[in-house]
Amino acid sequence: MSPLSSYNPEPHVVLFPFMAKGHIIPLLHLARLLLDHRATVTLFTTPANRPYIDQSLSDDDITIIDLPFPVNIPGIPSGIESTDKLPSMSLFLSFAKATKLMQPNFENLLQTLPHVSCIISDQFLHWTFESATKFGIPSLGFNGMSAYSSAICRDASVNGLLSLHESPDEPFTLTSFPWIKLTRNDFDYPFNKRDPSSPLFDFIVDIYKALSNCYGLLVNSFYELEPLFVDYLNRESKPKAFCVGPLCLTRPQKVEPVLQNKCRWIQWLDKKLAQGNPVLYVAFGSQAEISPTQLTEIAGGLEESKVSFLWVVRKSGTELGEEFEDRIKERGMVVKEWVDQKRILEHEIVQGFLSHCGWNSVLESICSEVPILAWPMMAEQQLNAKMVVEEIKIGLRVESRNGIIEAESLKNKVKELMEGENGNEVRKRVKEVAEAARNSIKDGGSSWHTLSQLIKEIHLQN
Ligand SMILES: O=c1ccn([C@@H]2O[C@H](COP(=O)(O)OP(=O)(O)O[C@H]3O[C@H](CO)[C@@H](O)[C@H](O)[C@H]3O)[C@@H](O)[C@H]2O)c(=O)[nH]1
Repeated sequence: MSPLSSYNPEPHVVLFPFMAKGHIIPLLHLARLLLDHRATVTLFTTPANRPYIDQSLSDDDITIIDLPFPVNIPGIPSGIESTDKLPSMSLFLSFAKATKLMQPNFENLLQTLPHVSCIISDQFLHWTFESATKFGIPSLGFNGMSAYSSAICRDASVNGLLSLHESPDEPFTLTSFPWIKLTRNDFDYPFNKRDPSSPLFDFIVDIYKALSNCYGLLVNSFYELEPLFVDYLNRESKPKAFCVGPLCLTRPQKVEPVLQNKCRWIQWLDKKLAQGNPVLYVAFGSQAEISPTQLTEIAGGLEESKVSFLWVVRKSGTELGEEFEDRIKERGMVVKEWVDQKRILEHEIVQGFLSHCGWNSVLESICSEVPILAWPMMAEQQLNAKMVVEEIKIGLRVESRNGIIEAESLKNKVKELMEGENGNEVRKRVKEVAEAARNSIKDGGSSWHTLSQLIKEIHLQN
C-alpha cells in the first residue's frame, strides 16, 4: 500500500525525532499527546535509540520502526547514534548530515505504511520534508526552540545586525524588538562571526529553505508565554508557527511507584524535605562540555554556598575526586547517571535550578515552579537565558569573567537565588507562569485548541 492509496478515517501521523535527547524527549511527549487527540502514530528511530524510546512509550500503542544508522562516517565511532554519545560536539555537523543517507530507506518504508496524514520531523532531518513533498504528504517541522529565540535569530539576520560591528562585544538593538539589546557573542557559531560563511551555515540555510515548504512549524511553547514573538513569526516568516506546548506537561507514563522510589537521589531529596533543607538542582542538559577548570570552580562555588544541592555531572565527573564528595556528603549529592530530571524538578524540596537553559530544561523548570539560575553554554542558550531573566523574569543569571564562572561569583549567585530577595521575586513569578502553562494544555486551553485545529486542518487536506 502506498501512503496515498488507503484512506484512514483517523489521522495517522509519522514522527521522526532527531537523535539527541533534547530533541527526542519532547517528540515522545508529542506522540502521547497525539494519541490523546485520537491520532494513530508511527515513530521512526534508529536501533541504538530504540531501547530508550521503547521504555518511554511502553504504555502506549505506538508503532516504532528502526532505520539503520549510516556506517563509516568519518569521525563518528560505530554504534554512536545520538549526539549525547558523540566524543565531541564538534562532530555535530558530520552526524547531522550523515542522517540524509537514511532517506532511501525511510522512503521505502514510508510506502509500506497505511495512509499517512502528516509527517512531523525535526528540522535537523530536513530531508524528510523533501520525502513528504515527494509523496504528497503535508509536513510539520520541529526545531525544539522557543518562539523568542527563533524570532530573534530571524530579526538579527534579515536586518543585517550580525555584521554591523567589527567587535563581537558591541551591542546592537533588534529592529522589531527595540527593547532587546544583544551582541554577536549572544549567538553561537557561526553567527558569532561577522562573516558566518561555513559548512554549518550552509547546513542551516538548507534547513530554513526546507522548512519554508512545510505546512507549519510546531513550537514547544504556549502562546501566553511569548505572544509578541509568536505573532512576529506568523507575520514575518513561513511556515506558520503552531504553539502546542509545553510538551513536558503531557500526561506522564504510568510507572510502577515501587520502581520510582528506588533511585537514591529521590530518597535523598525526601530526606532533605524531612529536614526542611531546600535543594538547588544543578544540571546542564545532555550535551554540554565542561572543562576541568570550570568543573572545579562549580564544585568550589557550590561547596562554599552552604546550600544543599543535587548535581548531575555528565561526561567529565571523574575529575571531581572522592574528597569533594566526602566533604559535601551531608549537604550535597553528585549523580553521574542519567536521571529523570522532570521528577527531580517536581520534588517539592527543589527550589532552584542552576541550568544551561536548554529549552526543555527551561520549560520543565517553569512547569515545576522552580526559578532558574541561568548559565548558558552553547546553541541558542544565551537567548533562552536572556528570555528567562529579562523577558519572563523567572530567573537570575551567573556572571562570567574571561569566559569562566568563578567559585566566589557562583557562590554569591546561588545564595541570591536560594535565600535572597531577588530569588524570592523570581520564585513568585515562576508560579504565575506555571499556572498559565497548565491552563494552556487543558482541554480548551490555547495549546490544546491549536493542536486540535491543526490535526483537523491537516486531516481535511488528505
Ligand atoms: O540526566 C538527564 C539529563 C537530561 N535529561 C532531560 O534531557 C533533556 C535535555 O534537554 P535540554 O534541557 O533542552 O538540553 P540539551 O540536551 O542541551 O538540548 C539541546 O536541544 C534543546 C532543544 O532544541 C536546545 O534548547 C539546547 O540548546 C540544545 O543543547 C531534558 O528534557 C531533560 O529533562 C534527563 O531527563 N536526565
